[in-house]
Amino acid sequence: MSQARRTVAHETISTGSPDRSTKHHESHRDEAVTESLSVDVCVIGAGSGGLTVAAFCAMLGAPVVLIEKGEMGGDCLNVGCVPSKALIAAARRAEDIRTARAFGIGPTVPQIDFAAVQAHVRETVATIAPTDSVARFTALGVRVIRGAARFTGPKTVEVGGTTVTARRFVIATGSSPAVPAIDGLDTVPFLTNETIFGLAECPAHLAVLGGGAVGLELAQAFRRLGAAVTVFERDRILAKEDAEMTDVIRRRLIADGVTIHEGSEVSRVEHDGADIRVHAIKAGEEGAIGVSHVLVALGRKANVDNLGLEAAGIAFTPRGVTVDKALRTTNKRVYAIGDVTGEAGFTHVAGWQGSLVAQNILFRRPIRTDRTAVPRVTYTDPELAHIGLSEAEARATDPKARVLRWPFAENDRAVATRRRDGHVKLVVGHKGAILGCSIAGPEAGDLIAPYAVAIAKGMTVSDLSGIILPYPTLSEAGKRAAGTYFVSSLSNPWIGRIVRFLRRFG
Ligand SMILES: Cc1cc2nc3c(=O)[nH]c(=O)nc-3n(C[C@H](O)[C@H](O)[C@H](O)COP(=O)(O)OP(=O)(O)OC[C@H]3O[C@@H](n4cnc5c(N)ncnc54)[C@H](O)[C@@H]3O)c2cc1C
Ligand SMILES: NC(=O)c1ccc[n+]([C@@H]2O[C@H](COP(=O)([O-])OP(=O)(O)OC[C@H]3O[C@@H](n4cnc5c(N)ncnc54)[C@H](O)[C@@H]3O)[C@@H](O)[C@H]2O)c1
Repeated sequence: MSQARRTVAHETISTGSPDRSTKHHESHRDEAVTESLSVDVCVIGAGSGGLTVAAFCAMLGAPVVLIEKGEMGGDCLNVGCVPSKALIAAARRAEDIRTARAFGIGPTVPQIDFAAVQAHVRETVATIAPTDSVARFTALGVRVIRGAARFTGPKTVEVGGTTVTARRFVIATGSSPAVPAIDGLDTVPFLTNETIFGLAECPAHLAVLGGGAVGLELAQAFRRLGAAVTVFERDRILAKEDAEMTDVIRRRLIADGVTIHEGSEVSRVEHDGADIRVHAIKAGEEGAIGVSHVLVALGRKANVDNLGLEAAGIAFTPRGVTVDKALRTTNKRVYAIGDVTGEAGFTHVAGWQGSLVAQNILFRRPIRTDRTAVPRVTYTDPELAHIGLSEAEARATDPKARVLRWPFAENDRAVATRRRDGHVKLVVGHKGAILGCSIAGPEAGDLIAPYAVAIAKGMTVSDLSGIILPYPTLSEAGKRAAGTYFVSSLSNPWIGRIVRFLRRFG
């Protein structure tokens, strides 16, 4: 059925009030009605990155159009961070029940109602959704347009019947699950992060293809919720992380009953009656297992298709939109941020880049995208958090860099709560500057926060070991690690001589 289109005479939007931003001067020509808007900033994609730019600019009075073709909030809210963390929280409850006997509490067999678990996941998303909603952004003064945006020229974007001209554009279209050309994969009903949170029943046996953050977080959660789980990873799990820290995570996953095949490349997938057969090659030999469900967690693909990037002179590769250090594309009035650049991979990075771009647009503030102080966390249990330089990276520039560790097994709070796995690892320059920190252990994602401050502010081990922390807390483990820096100094004979000398003076 052909739809009547509206034609609206060209209008320059001014914001500050939602009413003004949506006022049009309409002129009808035939049945077709189109709309032309001229604004300061046009943002494509209402995920973590795009919402940050739009909110920032609107709150400072700049006229903004925000275009979203799917759900407001993007991947993080709808099919990423939020539902995965809600599922992980439910799985953690189940595990707490299983391990309650050690605290003198039982019974210890959790009754898992998977439909109710998924209802909890949906409720979590629904509770957070108003923050990212059209209503909230409209109230902020943003003109939100629902539909797929496409560049039609260097300074115009079209969405539905609307043409948007802007002083600056921000591409924040995110990424989608990558589905590599694995033989037979297209013949079986595989899951991705876009579909797994809609499952009505817990899989009997879930094969997880890929041992990155998506794969491992969901592998452990589904195992704890009752599924048999097998992970296939062609490299080692969490290959971008320090192997010493990853060992802690691997041990717990295996103890939970997750089967992990590392160095194992998935080569073929096929139907096997009601089941699916996953073939993988390890050290030149092919093996196969039958499973009920397959989750593809093999990385991400930047959302660059059908954006009309060529029409706007914006260079891109299969990895994503090409940007310089100031997040500008090859069209200088267009920025790209977040997952679409092929580099971000985290909500807080997309948001951080969004605020940098907004400040650059509004105040011409130069953009510095040094990622040294960007933390990352994998929300397995125990969690794995990292910020700054790894041991290897630090040693490459400072051969005298030192590594300081403290195990949670020697932290009183961890002992009391029976969460003793893991340790803090500090990487310290030869003059004591904090260069990096990795934590594998309970609440590692929260514990990494002071190291973000320490690295951003150039703090040293003396600064860290001098602070007073409440007892008994997990945070003391990091302070104890910092304190080990001075142990060798304390055994130095000169220190003893100085102490004896000072004692003479009463
Ligand atoms: C399972 C999973 C768990 C995750 N967990 C975490 C976590 O715990 N912590 C963390 O920091 N990160 C996590 N991430 C990563 C995080 O979700 C992403 O880094 C983040 O969402 C990227 O934000 P973005 O704004 O770049 O893109 P997105 O959030 O993907 O938003 C892009 C938006 O653009 C829209 N769009 C695309 N094309 C067009 C178009 N042509 N016109 C209009 N709109 C368009 C899309 O519909 C989408 O809404 C997770 C990812 C996954 C898959
Ligand atoms: N906690 C978080 O912050 C969080 C959580 C989930 C996802 N994310 C982000 O989402 C993005 C995607 O994560 P992901 O886990 O899908 O991707 P990833 O790239 O981290 O991991 C994919 C893994 O699949 C493996 N692989 C590829 N082909 C294979 C094959 N044929 N057989 C076996 N293994 C194969 C790769 O070696 C790799 O380790 C990342 O950028 C991540 O940062 C972040």
